[in-house]
Amino acid sequence: MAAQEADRGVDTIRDREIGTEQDHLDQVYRRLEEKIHEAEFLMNDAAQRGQVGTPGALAERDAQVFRAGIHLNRLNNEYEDFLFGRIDLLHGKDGKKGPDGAYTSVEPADDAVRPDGTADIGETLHIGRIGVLDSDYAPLVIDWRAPAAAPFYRSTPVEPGRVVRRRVIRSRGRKVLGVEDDLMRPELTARLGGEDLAVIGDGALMAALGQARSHTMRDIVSSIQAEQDLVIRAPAASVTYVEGGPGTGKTAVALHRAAYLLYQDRRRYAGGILIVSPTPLLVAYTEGVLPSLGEEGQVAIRAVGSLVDGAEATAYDEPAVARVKGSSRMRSVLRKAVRGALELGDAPERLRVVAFGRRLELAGEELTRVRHAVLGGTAPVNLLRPRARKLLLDALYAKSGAASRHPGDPELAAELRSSFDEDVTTEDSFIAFLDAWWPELTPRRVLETMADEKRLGRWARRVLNPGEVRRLARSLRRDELSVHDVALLDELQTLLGAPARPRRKRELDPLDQLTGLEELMPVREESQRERAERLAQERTEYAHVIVDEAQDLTPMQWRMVGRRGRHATWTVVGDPAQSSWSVPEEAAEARDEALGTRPRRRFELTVNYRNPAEIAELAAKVLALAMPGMEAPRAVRSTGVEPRFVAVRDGDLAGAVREEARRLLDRVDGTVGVVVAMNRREQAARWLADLGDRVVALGSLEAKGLEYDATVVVSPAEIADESPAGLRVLYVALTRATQQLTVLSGRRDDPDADGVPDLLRD
Ligand SMILES: Nc1ncnc2c1ncn2[C@@H]1O[C@H](COP(=O)(O)OP(=O)(O)OP(=O)(O)O)[C@@H](O)[C@H]1O
Repeated sequence: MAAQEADRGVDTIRDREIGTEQDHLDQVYRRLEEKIHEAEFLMNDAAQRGQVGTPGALAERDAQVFRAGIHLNRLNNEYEDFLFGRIDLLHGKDGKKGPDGAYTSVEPADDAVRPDGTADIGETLHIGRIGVLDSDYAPLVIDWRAPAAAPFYRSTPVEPGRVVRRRVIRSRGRKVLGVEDDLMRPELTARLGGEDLAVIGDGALMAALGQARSHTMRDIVSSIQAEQDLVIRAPAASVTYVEGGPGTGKTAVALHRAAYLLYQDRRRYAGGILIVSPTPLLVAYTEGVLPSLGEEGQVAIRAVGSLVDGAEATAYDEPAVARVKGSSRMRSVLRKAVRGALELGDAPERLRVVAFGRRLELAGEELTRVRHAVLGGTAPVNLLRPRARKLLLDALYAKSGAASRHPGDPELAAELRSSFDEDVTTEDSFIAFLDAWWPELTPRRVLETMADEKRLGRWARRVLNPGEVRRLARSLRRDELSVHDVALLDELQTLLGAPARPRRKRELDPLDQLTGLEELMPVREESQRERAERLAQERTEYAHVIVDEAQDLTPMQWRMVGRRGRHATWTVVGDPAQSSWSVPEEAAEARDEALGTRPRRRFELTVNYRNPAEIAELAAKVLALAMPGMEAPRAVRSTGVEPRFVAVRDGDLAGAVREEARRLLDRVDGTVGVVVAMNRREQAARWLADLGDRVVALGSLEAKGLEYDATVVVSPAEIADESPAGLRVLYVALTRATQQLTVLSGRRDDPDADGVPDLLRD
């Protein structure tokens, strides 16, 4: 009875607090509506002025329409659920206010807390996805990336600063649904407007972590933790280098950092931010997060197999082939291949021209000598063509005997030579010869020529062993490009130089495209993805490069990514324990080359927000085998549900997988991932085809970075044996679930009586 009354008491306080936040939200919406009216007025006004047809008026109109459109677009996008936080702060040390209208002091004033432990709240700030000022320029909402919002994320009970209470507000549309509070200074009796500060709920983090997962990632703006916030707001001048185990929020932090950097220095990052992600699946999972953070498309999220325009590779090579293609040994093979490819095909054996009335011919040895002299230059091969042309002319001229005709008169000699050159170079036979003898090579063409084993063997002599040559040539005979081929194409592009194509049209200035109000629509409706893709096509280098799952990049991939950030600042996030690349030292060298000499700031993330303790504990057994001595991150919650083990003894693996997937679909609200060894992924997709779209089959390498409410890991031994880095790949597979995990074992796993496979026993 007493407990019920107490509950009711809490409910009334909760209702009152929700009411307070509702009042604030109402006020914010009124202000937003005013601003939308202002924007609409601007647009109408601009459109009317457009009827005056002078060039000056036109330009002015376009600029106004454009800005008003962006403004309106932004407000509409952010209309949903954009106010999410509040902090109540003590009076600050000085009375200075920043540009956002909030007091800037981080530390409380000396007399903020009275000797009897009471204190008054000196400032209350609401935090949201964009900043909103009221008509007197007082902050109604502070943008989450503004300096004044930092204490919302940074404050902890150990280092509270001025924050007394941090509140996360949940709202949908215009309605406040709930509040969750954390007290940062529980020892204080703080008063606000003459009343004690109320505390509701047990924190927003736990509420967020317990939610069901969907196929796209959510933003974490309302519950970023202090150690994560340090990374998100780290200064960009140096390389921000972040390591942390599975589920510590590396991907989430990387994405929020992109949004923060854009907010903080929009002009600088107009040059674009590139986020390199390991798989298209992870791109699809994460790319929805950024627009919800309020960005406008300066960010391109690309899978490592899609970094080269025109190539969209998703196929994986078998580990032994991947290992060759990823190795920096490929550099010298490709260098030889580029030169070798010039001599293939139907290169003519002789050059015949008529000049000064004489027949001239170059053939055999003579041509070989010219070719070697040209290749003595250091420029990319396609750019050596003018040099080839020049040296051919030299050789022909020498043959013509004309060189010795005017020994004493250099001017006349030069004239003679120039008319000789003109004679020869306008001849069709010369042009045709040059085209065939020094063809313009494309990266794809060179890669194709490497598919011939004999030829490749020549180019790879003393670099690759015969087994490697055979496997590499065989893999290149397939039509489909693999993820690792893309880095080779990029390297080849550099060795070849850009072919002399007509220059691309400059990107149209959005202002140029606008001619009236109606035409604002296409600009407004261009999605983040389309815009990012359009900009990315124009762009070869970026202002900031973020590498997710950096432990997986091969040396050749580091070179490819490095080329896109030669003048960039960097954020690199990864976990060595999850690396599927088997020669980490070689990759580290290539990485260091890509990152250059900029100073590095290292950060570590230590808390696992994804896996419940029961699953984290099981995964730690594999970590101990894969990376002895490496510490697993600490799990923050526990579900009481232990991982389940099922041994498939009758050989019906398909049946067992289906049954387990069905069972888990019944037990969780969100998604179920079934992780199998790479060579089973198509088979597994067929097994699960009719179970609906909440369940997905994944090859072990595709599971990188993703998460599901529940997972089925099929045959740990198969996954571990598939590659030299197999145990680390298994560690990835075992750390994907937010709630439940089933491990299915076959005979190869040697399960014990309880179905626990050999690899996961104590
Ligand atoms: N501060 C936070 N508040 C709420 N959820 C969080 C927070 N930090 C991380 N998460 C959640 O934890 C999960 C794991 O985050 P994320 O995928 O970024 O981890 P990761 O370190 O990249 O993991 P992995 O190395 O396994 O790919 C995500 O669902 C993410 O939304």
